[in-house]
Amino acid sequence: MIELEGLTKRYGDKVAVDNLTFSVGPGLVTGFLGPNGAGKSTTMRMILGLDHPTAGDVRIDGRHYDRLKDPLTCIGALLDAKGVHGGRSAYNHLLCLAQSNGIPRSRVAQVLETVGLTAVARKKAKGFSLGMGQRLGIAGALLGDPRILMFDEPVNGLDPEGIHWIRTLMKSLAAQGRTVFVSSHLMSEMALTADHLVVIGQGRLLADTSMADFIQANSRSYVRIRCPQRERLLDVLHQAGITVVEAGGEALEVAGGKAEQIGELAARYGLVLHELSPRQASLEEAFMQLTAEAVEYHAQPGPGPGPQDWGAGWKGA
Ligand SMILES: Nc1ncnc2c1ncn2[C@@H]1O[C@H](COP(=O)(O)OP(=O)(O)OP(=O)(O)O)[C@@H](O)[C@H]1O
Repeated sequence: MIELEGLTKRYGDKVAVDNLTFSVGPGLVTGFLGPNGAGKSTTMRMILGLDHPTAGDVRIDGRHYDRLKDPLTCIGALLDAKGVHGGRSAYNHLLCLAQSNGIPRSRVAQVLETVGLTAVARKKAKGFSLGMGQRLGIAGALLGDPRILMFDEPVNGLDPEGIHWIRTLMKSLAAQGRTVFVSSHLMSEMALTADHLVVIGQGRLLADTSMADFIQANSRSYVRIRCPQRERLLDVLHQAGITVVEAGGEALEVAGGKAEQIGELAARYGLVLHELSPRQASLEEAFMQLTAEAVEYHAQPGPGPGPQDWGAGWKGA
């Protein structure tokens, strides 16, 4: 169990983490979501005692990190896969970690096997691909057989096979009753992995909810329609008591799964439809809406010339 209470971190004027209170429980994968710069890594660093909170408190199974005896046997973490001495072999890197935490040497071979690195155990880490580096970082997290595991953006830059492997691993660790806390800025990835969600934006807590509740509240279904006899269709739908909203351009939207009913009404009144498509708003859209106010780095069109003006200076050349 990880418990945060009023956890706050300021860097000068910048509030990176703002009064966060939530807990992460066992037996579940808890997704820690937020846009870039939301404060996820800073929060995780404070959990591990690598950064000191400006205010508030964080405890791991009731204790501060620096009070844990042999911390790797209590909480294992992957924060930065590049944090490995490149000149050391995978085996020696893990052996150093094991020896400094009272973990038996035999465990090194076990975790190398679990993450699929046995064949390259004696190779130097600097020659590892991104995916192999992630696997080595995960091996380090698993080394002490801890009850709590924490991963910061573990699938970043991985290929589909690597992503699938990490997803399956996290689920199996949670199924063994462990606490699994994993950060991401991708809702679509979390939807496939997490049982519970904690969402932050600009350091503040925006949601602390089960994945099932989040999906139920946010997976809006609707029907998109385009019809050249738009006004006639609006009248027909209105008479049938169906609420329609404008969706930009020529398109209309009707909430709920009423495609058949709309198609039949259009046919009855001889109306041509150019589009009648049942759709589902994605969880990524729901996440973007939830965090819209809190996104720090927007991609916005600048004040300069738009794309249509690019190259204008060459006119007549
Ligand atoms: N050492 C530091 N000094 C000053 N500001 C910092 C420091 N560390 C983090 N910040 C700022 O705190 C905010 C939160 O950063 P953090 O890295 O925790 O966010 P994040 O959610 O992990 O982002 P990302 O998804 O991009 O990794 C950012 O605005 C960042 O610039």
